[in-house]
Amino acid sequence: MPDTSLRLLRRLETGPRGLTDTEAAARLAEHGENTPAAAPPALSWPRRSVRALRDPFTSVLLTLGLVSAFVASWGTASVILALVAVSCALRAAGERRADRSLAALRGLVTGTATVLRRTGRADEPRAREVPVADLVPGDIVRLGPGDLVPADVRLLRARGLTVRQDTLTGESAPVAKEAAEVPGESAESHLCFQGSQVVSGSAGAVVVATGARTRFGAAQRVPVQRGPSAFDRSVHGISWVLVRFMLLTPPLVLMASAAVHGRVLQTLPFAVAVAVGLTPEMLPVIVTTCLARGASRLADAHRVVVRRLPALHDLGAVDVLCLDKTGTLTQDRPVLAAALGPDGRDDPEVLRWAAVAAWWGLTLSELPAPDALDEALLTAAGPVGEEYDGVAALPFDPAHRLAGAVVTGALGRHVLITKGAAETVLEQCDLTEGERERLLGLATRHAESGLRVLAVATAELPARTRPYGARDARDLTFRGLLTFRDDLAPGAADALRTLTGLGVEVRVLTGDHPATAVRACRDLGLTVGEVRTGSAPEAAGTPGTVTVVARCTAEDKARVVAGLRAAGLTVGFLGDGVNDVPAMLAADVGVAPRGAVDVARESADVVLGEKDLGALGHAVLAGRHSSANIASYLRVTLSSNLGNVFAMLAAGLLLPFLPMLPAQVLAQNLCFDASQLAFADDRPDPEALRRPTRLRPPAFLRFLTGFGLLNAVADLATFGVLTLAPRGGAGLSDEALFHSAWFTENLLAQALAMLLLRSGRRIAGGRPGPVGWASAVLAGAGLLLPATPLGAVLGLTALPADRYLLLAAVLVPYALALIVARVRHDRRQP
Ligand SMILES: Nc1ncnc2c1ncn2[C@@H]1O[C@H](COP(=O)(O)OP(=O)(O)OP(=O)(O)O)[C@@H](O)[C@H]1O
Ligand SMILES: [Mg+2]
Repeated sequence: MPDTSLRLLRRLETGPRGLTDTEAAARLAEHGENTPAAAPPALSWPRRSVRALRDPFTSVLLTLGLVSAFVASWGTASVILALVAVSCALRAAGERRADRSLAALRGLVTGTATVLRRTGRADEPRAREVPVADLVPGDIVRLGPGDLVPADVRLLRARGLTVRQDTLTGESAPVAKEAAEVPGESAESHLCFQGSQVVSGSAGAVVVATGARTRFGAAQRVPVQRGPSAFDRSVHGISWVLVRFMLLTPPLVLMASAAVHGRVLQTLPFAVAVAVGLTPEMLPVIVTTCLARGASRLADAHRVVVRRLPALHDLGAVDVLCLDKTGTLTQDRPVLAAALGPDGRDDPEVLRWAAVAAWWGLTLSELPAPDALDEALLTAAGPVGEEYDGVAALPFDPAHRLAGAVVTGALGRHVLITKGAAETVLEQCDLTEGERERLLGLATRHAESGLRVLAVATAELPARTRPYGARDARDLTFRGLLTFRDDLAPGAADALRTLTGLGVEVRVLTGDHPATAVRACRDLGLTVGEVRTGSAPEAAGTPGTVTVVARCTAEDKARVVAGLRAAGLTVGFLGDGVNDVPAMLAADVGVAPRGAVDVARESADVVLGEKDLGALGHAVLAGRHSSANIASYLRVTLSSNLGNVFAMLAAGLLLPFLPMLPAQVLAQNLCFDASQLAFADDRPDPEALRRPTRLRPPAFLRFLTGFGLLNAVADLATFGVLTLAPRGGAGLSDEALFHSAWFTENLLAQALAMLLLRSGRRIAGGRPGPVGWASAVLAGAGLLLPATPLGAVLGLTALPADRYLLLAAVLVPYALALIVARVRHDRRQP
């Protein structure tokens, strides 16, 4: 039988007045910090490296290593192992670096809790904000919309409380919770678990477990179910194409060799080496490094926290950015502008009624803090409410957009007050149709001047003890309208102009009145296109204009976002409130501004650290910068890899000996890999950053076939000239000469590809930059390595001068062909 709440409080040695500071400190020492399980401690080096082993390329490499060890090809096996080790270490280092520059901003994404504490035993309890880590069992906390439940708690009082617990159960619909004196045997509706998100209502609760002892603290959390984002679809798509491609190669090489020469076992190490050469094992490393560089630059220069690295790519790929109005485009610090009676003239009574409702709503539901509109009402009205007794609070109902309270009136009477969106309140009033139309028109006129509008209505009812609900709000007497001014967020106009300039379409999805939203957009200098409401949101959108969808509920916002994604667009969502969370999760990338509520920051992939929205443009550019570098790497690697497959297959068929020794293939691969790291530091052509950069697999595959074939032609031409060339000098075997010449040609061709296939239209010129230097080093290695002792170990030999001329005869036309193909390819791009 579960405890009654009184027994529970006694067992936890606490009471409704909360703990004293001394008690809390002692318990903190005893129970330890309440660090949520969602933020695991920084991974140690070995753990990170083991984690890095889990990507498909590394597993493929390891498998190939095992195959080589199995056929006792120890050299190949050890080079492969070295490759795996190097790529894991590089990757772990990249992630660690990004983590470190984010650690300083960690405070931006961790929240506080409202807790009742007393200075000493005799003092009055006061509600305070404390860091979530400082909570202890026995603490009395208050919960309101937008809060994350900070620990496992038992509800003592709750009003209209609904929480979303999808991080725990995967179930995303909000569930109702209530305080029960004697809860049922198995019921859990009186408990809230750490990590749940308060969607509506309010509660007072006692903390029963903290830290690792919370229900889900010890267990692995179910990650929030989100569909694959743009990044997942593109990079994973490309990776898997490659893995398949590469698994196919060794059997093909083997079969070709067996068919023509009848050697299978001798060819196996070579086939394995070719497969290794084809594995873009640096792909995960380069992707992570590019993203991590971008993220740490953003954190340092613009105080933007990227909580999920791939989100940076998605931000750069965003075609449509949806944002809410209140709290994002505006400051959400409304100030009362006017209180108007039904005749449209000033009437202070309206303000008094609304403030009474706000005061009792706040007091009876023990909200941690009033919402912005209630705060503005209470500030404008001064001390009110005490002249009545509060009977009931009607918590804010997000679906109908109203809130209210019931207070005692004349003897034996209760007064029910509601305030909320004009449409809904007028719907509940006892009015003629014509009168309703007139009042709606009045509300719209004020909204058109950019003001936020609330309608107020009351009803006198016979006193009763039965609880009040939404159904009691009908046949009300209309009292009037309240209008509020809400200043625009600093920098919002510039930020939006920048985004539009970057080719991002902007849409505003708001819970507010359409006219208020349209006016705010105009004041921000945006051209408003279509205006819709949440119940009929379909709109194609016109580039260059802002589409406004007003009167959206949280679900409407999510639906609009999902619709845009279904149409093939990459969608970002920027929002600050509880009503933005479902849309953030539905989007490819969710962004929260600085003042966002806890749950919004917790659900966002990217959190802005400054009030100014200007960082948004920088974040989008940083995303494009990283993506453009990843794209450069992919273009170069994929096309030269494809070229190599063709060449190796052809050589396997045509030559009486192996075209390259396994060790040589691997050494060449190591040189490629090392040089590709330079892409992480490349500065792409500004031209490439002007449009959303999404890595689209089909576009890559097209690029790859064209340029891969060109590369294969160059390789085949090399074979041609080498076979036709006069015999080498005394003591040089044909095989070693061939191997060395092809080795040099491959590295030089790769260096050319690095220079000429980068993202952006600039083909060369300017300062060399990291990629320029890396390709110079790569070319140098290709020219010099065969003549060194290391080259001799690999079975390479110095080339006679005429071979260089032959290689030049192949490579110069190859470079020219690359340039021509590149220019033509770019011209075909939109
Ligand atoms: N404290 C309140 N009391 C009564 N009505 C309210 C209160 N807060 C909001 N409303 C009404 O509910 C409407 C919708 O509020 P909601 O929080 O969904 O969106 P919003 O804050 O107006 O806009 P956005 O979605 O852009 O942040 C408001 O426009 C207002 O009419
Ligand atoms: Mg908002």
